[in-house]
Order: sequence, then structure tokens, then C-alpha cells
Amino acid sequence: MRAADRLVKRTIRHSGPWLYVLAFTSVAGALMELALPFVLGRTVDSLVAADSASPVWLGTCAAVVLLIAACEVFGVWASGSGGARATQWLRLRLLRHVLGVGPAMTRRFPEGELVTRLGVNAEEVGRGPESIVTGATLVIPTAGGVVALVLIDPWLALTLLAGLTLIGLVLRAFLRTTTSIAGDYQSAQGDIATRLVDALAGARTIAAAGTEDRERARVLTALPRLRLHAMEMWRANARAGVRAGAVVPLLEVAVLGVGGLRLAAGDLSAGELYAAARYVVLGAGLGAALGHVSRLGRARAAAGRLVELAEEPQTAYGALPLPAGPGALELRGVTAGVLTGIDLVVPGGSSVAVVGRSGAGKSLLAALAGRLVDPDAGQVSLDGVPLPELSSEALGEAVGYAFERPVLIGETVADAVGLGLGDPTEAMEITVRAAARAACADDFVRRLPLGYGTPLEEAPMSGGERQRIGLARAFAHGRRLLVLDDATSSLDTVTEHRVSRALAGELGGRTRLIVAHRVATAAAADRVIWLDGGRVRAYDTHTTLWRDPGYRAVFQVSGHDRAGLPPLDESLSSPLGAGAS
Ligand SMILES: Nc1ncnc2c1ncn2[C@@H]1O[C@H](COP(=O)(O)OP(=O)(O)OP(=O)(O)O)[C@@H](O)[C@H]1O
Repeated sequence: MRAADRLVKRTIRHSGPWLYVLAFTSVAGALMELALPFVLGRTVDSLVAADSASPVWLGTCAAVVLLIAACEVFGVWASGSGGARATQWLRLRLLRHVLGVGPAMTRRFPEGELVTRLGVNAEEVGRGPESIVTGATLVIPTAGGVVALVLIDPWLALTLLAGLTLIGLVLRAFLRTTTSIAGDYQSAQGDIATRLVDALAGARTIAAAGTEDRERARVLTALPRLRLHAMEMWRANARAGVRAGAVVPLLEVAVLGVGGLRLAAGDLSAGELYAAARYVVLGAGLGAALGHVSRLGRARAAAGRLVELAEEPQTAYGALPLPAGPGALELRGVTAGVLTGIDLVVPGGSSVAVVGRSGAGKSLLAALAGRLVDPDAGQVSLDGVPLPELSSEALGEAVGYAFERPVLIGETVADAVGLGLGDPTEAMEITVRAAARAACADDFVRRLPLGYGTPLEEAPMSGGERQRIGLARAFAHGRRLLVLDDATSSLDTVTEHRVSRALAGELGGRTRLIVAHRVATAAAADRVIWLDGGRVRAYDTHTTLWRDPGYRAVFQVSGHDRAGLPPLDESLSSPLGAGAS
């Protein structure tokens, strides 16, 4: 909890000037509250005595009440603005961090969980400073009440202090309980959000399977848990409220008893007794801090969840630029996930297909090649430079990735292709169009209402069209190394053949690592990496490998090449294979 408490404190600094306004209005309001019993007492005394000062005291009373109301209004305004500012700071900082960690973040935390933490939980932490400031100002009337009672009668003050100690203990225990329950509650919320995001991503599958009811139940699995924690929170609030609340009337009775005796003895005026009774209520008003403590508990629990995100290490980049070179890729003793002890050299400018059964680690190898994943052991280098030593810019310029299901990011189609190339310039436009042509995307993009300037949300695309935009993005970026992870699986055979030609033609100078399920793609590559059992079973030309029945079996069981292809015989070992013929 210490890191979480530190985060809440840091959030205080980032609430901006609004927190000062809140502190001022809270303190001023508290002082006015403190002054009110005194002013009321004097007003009562002057009215009872019917002296000439009565109108002045009445006017002062009205002014104090008005000031209290004004402080409350400005306080609400300031707490809203300060909370929003602190939340904004937290969200921006965490978003930068989450994106800086990269794909490792979503491997550890599901998307729904991340959205909950950056959304609801960040807001709860952002409201923490407000609870601290307003809660802390409750000490002012309490301290004032004690001081005032000391002046009126020290025994009354001692009685109040005893009651305050009890209230303090109740509040401390309540903070601990609330923090723990709020953590469980927030975790149940995250669970529901995670399942909901999954369900939305699979909306088509659910609709097709007609399993909406079952899915609703699955999404709401954590609902009973959520309810249980909400009830626990309610009970903890009620228990603490009753305990803290019971102290106030008891104290009032005690003070009025002692004060009554002193009044009878003539040591106290009626106004002073009235003021003493008010000061006890004010002094014991620390019990009103329950609401603030509850919010602070939620903020601490939420801060704990944000700290977990912040503790995920970001990808650290070096400072080296990439020296001139052909794009030679080298893996030495690389171990990561299912892959163990991978040693490979992919010559610069060559095209290499990666094949293997499902789960063999093809995508993992592709991810290692451009540092989407760092190996647990061993080293990956490009043109002799270990990837971690390269600057983020150098790596981004050198390696272009295309995936099976690309996510298109940006405002327009041109943005989606040129993402990360910098501000739009004429040169960039030429690069974007050339890349789109090579990816066979230019034709359909130009047919869109605004061509390359068409907003993405107005350009609904088929799976194959999205893949072509994804390919174009890779082609526009990866100047040395192109990594295609099953990135042509939705293309029709003719389009795939045209893309293959572009890969061998104008993109032929770049190193190409292509995760392949189709025989044709493997056959078109200079060499094939055959992954099996977490190791490189063979690294050779497709023609040579094809003699091995085990290699042929990879394609037989993969299911990608079964339909519409000739039987698996030597004819497939031609350079472009069946798919490209
Ligand atoms: N970054 C990672 N760290 C550790 N393990 C990983 C990582 N990425 C994937 N894996 C695991 O490695 C295994 C191989 O996954 P991968 O996606 O590379 O298989 P694949 O050969 O591409 O399969 P498919 O042909 O079905 O797409 C899986 O069990 C996966 O969970």
C-alpha cells in the first residue's frame, strides 16, 4: 500500500491551483462554522438582554451563514475541477506508460482490465486529493471546539478529547477496511469489463452461435461478487457511522450535564452553555469524515491497481542509429516462450518463410525479429546491432510489420498507411501511394469517396482490404526488414500472387520474413525456416525440404492449402508453387 499512498500524494501535486482554492474554501468554511456558535451565543445573549447591539449580532449571523454557503459553492467547483485535472494527469501518464510497455502489457492485463484501470480507477485516484483536503479541514472545527471548551470549562474539553480518541480509532479501522473492500470491488468490476470487451470482440461469433444468454451470464459472472463487496462496504459504512455517531449524543449529554451544574452555580451564562453544547457537536463532527475516509479508501485501492500498471517495465531503447547494411537478421541462442536455443542467420535482402504446425512459435519468432517481444535469453541483431541498442526511431524505420488482422489507426486511410512517418508531406504522400500500390490497395482506395483522404470510419473494409492496408503500412515503413505474419491469409489467390511479385520485385532489396501457412508462399521464398517442437528443425530451400515427408505433413495438416489445390507432390516445389500458378 505504500506505493499506492505515494501515488495518491503525487496526485495532490497535480491537482493544480484548484486544490488551493478548495483548501482555502474548506478552511474558511470551517472557520466560519467555528465562529457561528459564538456569534449565535452572543446574539442570544444580546436578544435576551434586549441591548442595543442585537441588530449588529443579527447582521453578523447572516453574514457568517452567507459566507459558509459561498465557501461550499466554491468548494464544490474547486473539487470538481481539481479532481478532473488530477485524473487527466494520471490518465495521460499511464496511457503513455501502457503504450510504452507495448504488447507485453496486454499479455499481462486484458484490454477490459486496462480500460477499467485507466478509466474508473484513475478517476477514483484523481478524487483522492479532494478527500484528503476536505477531510483534513474537519480537524479545524474539532481543534477549535476543543480550544473553545478549554476556555469555557477544561473538564468539558477533556470529555470531548476522550470522545475524539474513540472517533479517531473508528476512522482508522474504517480506512483499512474500506481500502480492502474497495480493492475487491474494483477487481470484480475489472473482471466484468474484461469479459464484456471479449464478448464485444466476439459479437459476430456469439450471434452466429445464438449464445447471447449464456454470454450474458458469462460476462456477469462476477456480479454476485460485486454485490457481496458492495454489501460489505455498506455494512462497514453503517458500522463505522453508528460507532462514530453514538459518541456525539453521549458527549452532548455529558457536556450539558456538567454545563447545567455550572450554570446553576452561576459560573456559566445561558449563552455560554448554549455555545458549549454547539462546540461539542462541532468538535465531535470529525465523525463526518466517514464519507471522506470512504472515498480515500477507494482512492488508495484504485491507486494500488494503477501502481501495478506502472510497475510493468517499459521497453528500453538504446541510442544507436542503424549502420548502413542490407538488413541481415541474426538470432543467437534465442529462447522465448515455446522457442528454445534458436540460432539463425537471415542474409540481408533475402526472403525467408517461417513454417510449422499451429503453435510452433512462428508468430513468436516474427515478433522477436522486430522486437515486439524481447527474448528471455539470447540476442537478436539487425545488421550486427543488437536490437535493444537501437533507438526506437531507428528500429521503427528499419522494420515494418504486417499482421493477419491489422488494426487501422489514424483519421484517414492515408494516416493508416503512413502512421508514424511524421507530418504529411508530398514525399510522404508518394511513399504512401507507392506502398499501397505494392500492397494492391491503391485501386480500391482510389475508389473510396475521398480516396486516401477518406475517414476510416467511412471506409468499411473487407478482411482482405484491411490486410492490404496493413501490408501497405508495413511496406511504407520497413526499409530493411519486412515481417509478414500471416498477413496475406485473406487475399484472393490473384491478389496474393501480385503481392508476392511486388515482394520479389520492388521490395526485393529488403529482407523479408514471412510466416507462411500456404505451400505457395514457402515455395516462393529463398529459404524456409521449419519450426518444430520449439526448435528450428530445418533451415533450407523449399525444394530440398519438400523431400521430407514430415515437412510435407506440415502443410497437409495445417488445413490452409487443402481446398482447390493439387495433391501434395513435387509440382509444388516450383518457385511460385500451386497458389501462385
Ligand atoms: N511473447 C510471448 N511469450 C511467451 N509465449 C508466447 C509469446 N507469444 C506467444 N507465445 C506462446 O507461444 C506459443 C506459440 O504461439 P505462436 O502464435 O507463435 O504460434 P504459431 O506457430 O504462430 O501458431 P499459429 O499457426 O496457430 O498462428 C503459444 O503457446 C503462445 O501462447
